[in-house]
Order: sequence, then C-alpha cells, then structure tokens
Amino acid sequence: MERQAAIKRIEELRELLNQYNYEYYVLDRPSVPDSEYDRLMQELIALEEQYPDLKTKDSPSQRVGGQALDAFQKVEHRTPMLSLANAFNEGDLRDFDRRVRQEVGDDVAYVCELKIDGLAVSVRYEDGYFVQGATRGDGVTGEDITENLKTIRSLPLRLNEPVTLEARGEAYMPKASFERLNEQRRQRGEELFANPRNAAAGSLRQLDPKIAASRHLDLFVYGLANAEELGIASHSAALDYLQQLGFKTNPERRRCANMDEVMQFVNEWQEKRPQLPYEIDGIVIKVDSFAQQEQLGATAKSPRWAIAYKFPAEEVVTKLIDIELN
Ligand SMILES: NC(=O)c1cnc(OC2CCCC2)nc1N
Repeated sequence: MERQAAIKRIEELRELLNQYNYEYYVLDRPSVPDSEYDRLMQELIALEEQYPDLKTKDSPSQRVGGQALDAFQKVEHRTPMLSLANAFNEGDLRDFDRRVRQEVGDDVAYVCELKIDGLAVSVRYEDGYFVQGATRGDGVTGEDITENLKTIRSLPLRLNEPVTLEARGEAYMPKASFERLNEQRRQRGEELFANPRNAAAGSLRQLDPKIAASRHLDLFVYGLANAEELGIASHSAALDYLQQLGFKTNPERRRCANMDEVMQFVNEWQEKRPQLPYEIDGIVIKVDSFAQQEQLGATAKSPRWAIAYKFPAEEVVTKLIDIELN
C-alpha cells in the first residue's frame, strides 16, 4: 500500500482497535468477535512494519512492549500515595463518622467503594496520552512499571480528552486468571501463588512485559491525584469524570448520606463478595466533598477523610473448620 493510503488506513485501524478494546475490556460488552479484532491487529502490525515511522506510542500494537528491562527505575510521586487506616467493626466506623462530623459538621456524605485486593498504582497522562505508571512503593517513591501497566487492556493508552492528569487505582488479577495461572504452575511443578493479590504483585514485578501480559491483569481506577486543579468538587464527580475519559471504574460504588446507609452497603457486600469475579478485602468509605477532605487533611500516612472497613478473613477460618471437621 502506498504511503498516503497507509497513513489513512493506520488511523482507521487505530480508532477501530481502541474502540473494540474499550468495549471488550472496560464495558465487558464486545461488539465484534475476537477473530475480527485479531485480523485488524495483524493488518495494523503489517502496515507499521512497512512504515515504522508511522508507529505512535498510543498505537494498540504497542501494548506488549519490546525487550525485558534490566531493572525498574524509581519514580517520585508528585503527590504522596497515602494508605488507609482500618476499621474492623461497626464501632470503629461510628468513631470515624463522629470524628468527621466534629470537624466538618453534620452535612456530610460518604462514597462507599469495594476495596479491591490488589496493588495500588499511579498512572500519569499528558495531553491525553499515557506516559508513566508506578507502584505505590513507600508512598513517596515507587517503581516505574509503565511497560507492564500498558499490557493491562482496560488501561487506555489515550484518553477521550487531551487532559494532563494523574489517576490512582488498583491493579488486580481476576479470580479466573488466578485459577488458570495456578493450574499452569501446578502442571509445571512450580510454586503456586497464595492468592490473587500476591499473583498480581509478582506479575507487575516481572521485568519482561511479555510475562506480565500473559498474566491477564486488570485495573480499577478510583481516584484523581490532581482533582482540584481540574476544578472537580467531589470524589463521586471525579469517578464519573474518570469513567467519561475511558478509564475502568468499579460500578458497585454508592453515595451514602449517613453511617446507617454505609453499614447497609458493608453488610450487603459481605454477603455478595463470593459472587464477584475479583477479590475484595473490605469496603473503602470516603468523605465525598473535596472541600471537606481538605478540611480534614491527613496524618503522615493516612487521610482523615477515608477509612477501610476490613472484612473478617472468613475464608481462612472456613478452611480451618473444614480441615477440623472433615
Ligand atoms: N483497594 C481499593 O479498592 C482502594 C484503595 N484505596 C482507595 O482510596 C484511598 C487511596 C488514598 C486515600 C484513599 N480506594 C480504593 N477503592
């Protein structure tokens, strides 16, 4: 194909492949069969081979990077990645609620989210293009895992708007991918991963992006590090905005007017947890208003405007009971 036609066709293929990728991995609602996606991808790869200068960093063909790295570079987070304080029962949550109301008054709303049991990561975009991804590390310095995060199909390589932002999220391994991976390792006589969280951590720490790509990781985005700069007033508005940009956000979130509604959500998901296709280890409760978050501030490690309600580790107890009884 001659150059002008190739430029046009490559652009068409990119649009199509990014759209199909979004439908499949973010909406979980593919509109074309895998065979059609693969055929178009092969055509794009062939055209980019023919005209290498036409390859761009956001091309869908660039998700699984080149050679393995020797080591991960360090990354300084522009805003620290805080960690959550824990609540273990309703009393702890009521204490949290009381402290919040003492500071900001009674007109407070919370956002409840499922606490995905994976790895916290930060992803930076410039003018809408994915430029860098990093682990939380110690909250100030993390490791550059950009190449591995690019292999996560639900991570957009280019946003629906040319914005510059830093999003935070949880990279995780779906239960099905975890079972499949451990089955493979069992057959190879390799050591098994204890749980999906460890498997996700081990996969993101792979220096070879091809191995990371083979682990079928996924990512839920749950926050914006520079929301105020973007003129967004609340956490729920930030999540809606992230979704509009093309990120995968968790659909099970709920805005709660008080702690009774929060407890309802907590109890509901303690029951429904086994039905989820990914592991959660609790519920995250956040003050919705950014102005009130600002007022509450943070300790050196954790925000005062959020808390994690941890589910009791029932599966371990169940297993112990099984062993005892059977
Ligand atoms: N594992 C999760 O699903 C999760 C973790 N953290 C947060 O928010 C923290 C981040 C910094 C302050 C609030 N939200 C989440 N959904």
